[in-house]
Amino acid sequence: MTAQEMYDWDQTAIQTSGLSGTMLMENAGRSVSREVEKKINRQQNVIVLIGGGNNGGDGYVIARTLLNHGYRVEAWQVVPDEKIHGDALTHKEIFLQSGYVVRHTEDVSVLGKDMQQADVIIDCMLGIGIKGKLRSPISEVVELVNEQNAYTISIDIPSGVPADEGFGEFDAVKADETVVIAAPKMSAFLESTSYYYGKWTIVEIGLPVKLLPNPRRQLWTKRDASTTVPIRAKHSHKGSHGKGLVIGGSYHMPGSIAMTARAALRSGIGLLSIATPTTAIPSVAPFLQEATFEPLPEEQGVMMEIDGVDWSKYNGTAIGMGMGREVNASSIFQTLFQHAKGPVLIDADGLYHVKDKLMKYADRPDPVILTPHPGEFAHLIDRSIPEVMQSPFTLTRGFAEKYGVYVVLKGPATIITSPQGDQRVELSGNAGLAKGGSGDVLSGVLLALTLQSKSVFDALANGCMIHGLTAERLTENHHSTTGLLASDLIEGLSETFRTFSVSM
Ligand SMILES: NC(=O)C1=CN([C@@H]2O[C@H](COP(=O)(O)OP(=O)(O)OC[C@H]3O[C@@H](n4cnc5c(N)ncnc54)[C@H](OP(=O)(O)O)[C@@H]3O)[C@@H](O)[C@H]2O)[C@@H](O)CC1
Ligand SMILES: [K+]
Repeated sequence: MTAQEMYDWDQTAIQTSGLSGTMLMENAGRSVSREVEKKINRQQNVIVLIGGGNNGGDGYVIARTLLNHGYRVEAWQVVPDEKIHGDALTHKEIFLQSGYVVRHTEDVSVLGKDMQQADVIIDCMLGIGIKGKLRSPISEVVELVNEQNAYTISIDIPSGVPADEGFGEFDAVKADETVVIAAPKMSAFLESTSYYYGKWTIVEIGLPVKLLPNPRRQLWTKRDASTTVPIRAKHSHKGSHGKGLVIGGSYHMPGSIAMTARAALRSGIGLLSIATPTTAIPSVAPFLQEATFEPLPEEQGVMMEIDGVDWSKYNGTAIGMGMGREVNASSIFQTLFQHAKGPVLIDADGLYHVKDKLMKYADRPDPVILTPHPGEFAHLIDRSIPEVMQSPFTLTRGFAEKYGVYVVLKGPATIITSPQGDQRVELSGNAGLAKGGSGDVLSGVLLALTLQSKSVFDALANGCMIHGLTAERLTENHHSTTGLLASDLIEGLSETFRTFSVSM
């Protein structure tokens, strides 16, 4: 969610349901404390850092709850008294009237000495209300926190990190972990900001779910996948699981299309054919006993046209992997969009070629799916990679709606956007995937699932999850993130599908 969506939810809840701001703050502080207590013990010195807004208000509830439960806690208010008002002031008063002491000083070095004795720092200085660059004294305190060895737990957001996307430079607490209130904010998913969160968990604070504003953004979970990953019916035949065509490859680059094709087969596609230059077939075929071929005319090992393909045989196509940049792209994509039936997935070199051509195909009745990494997406929209990384939600939504396509923006947090602008975030995977070939594997998984699922949107989210979970499982067992190869991933898919009880 964005900060504004959080405020709207909060306000609607207060105006409609009878819940008050102080009740929600009490709930937030107590839910957070329950989570924090799993990580700390009563011998440790805990410091709670309290700022001037409602994030600080949460801090007063957390400090009181932990003290009531017998923990060793010091509550440090890091802003002057006149900054504390509203619900936060109410909870400060409850804290004081419970017999507890608030510490504050104008001199940050006094706090610094105290912090050196701390085993745990709980950061409640700034939440979603942060604006602009950090101001003194919080800027100094943030610096101090980052110098300590103490285990740092931030509440809602690491203080200093903006809640939303679109921000450039900032200073912030580098948390070991973050306990997020009610719903994750956009910055938990961006590469430049997610690092500050450490590991994060979400706590529920009693906001009425029925009053939730619809942000049209959703975190895709295993529970979502378990009800939507296609189950193979007992009496199905190969035709019921899709007849896919993969177009790509060249004499010099036969590997990527072989990986896409093999991943599609390992993901349950019924039949698969490969359209590739004739001279590439001998290199591709040994990996794919189950596939058939559409040999393409070529020049110097690169495909020239795809006119000879028998389109009636296929109900879904993936194009781009290893096809090269020197092909006659206008003619190839013209033919493709004129004749291909069912979903068309475009990846790798295909994305390079399709730039500026998409408007022409915007009214295609069947789905078009683009699967760029940030560099490819930046090229598609004529922006820089940092710009894409800073505002991936807005930029992919705008693009998907404009061209009527699905976009799968790949990364540690993969963002999947539908042509209507609905978005899903998928977080599985690890650094083992940051290698050549893993994108080719993903394309194969996505093509196969798209042809077996009722919903393209579900298929894309599930495909990303299965791809990522496979990397996680393989690196837990035999492999390392260093040594994991894209081809290992393909062979690992089968076992991941088992965990979704797909009766293949
Ligand atoms: N339903 C919910 O969502 C619920 C949300 N809850 C909690 O409320 C939090 C949001 O609270 P919020 O709106 O009061 O904002 P918050 O993050 O405390 O920041 C405001 C303070 O920061 C200061 N400040 C700003 N910029 C600054 C800067 N650059 N450098 C230095 N200071 C700066 C600003 O100072 P001022 O500008 O006023 O001088 C003001 O004092 C949310 O994250 C969650 O924890 C729960 O309690 C319950 C339900
Ligand atoms: K915080």
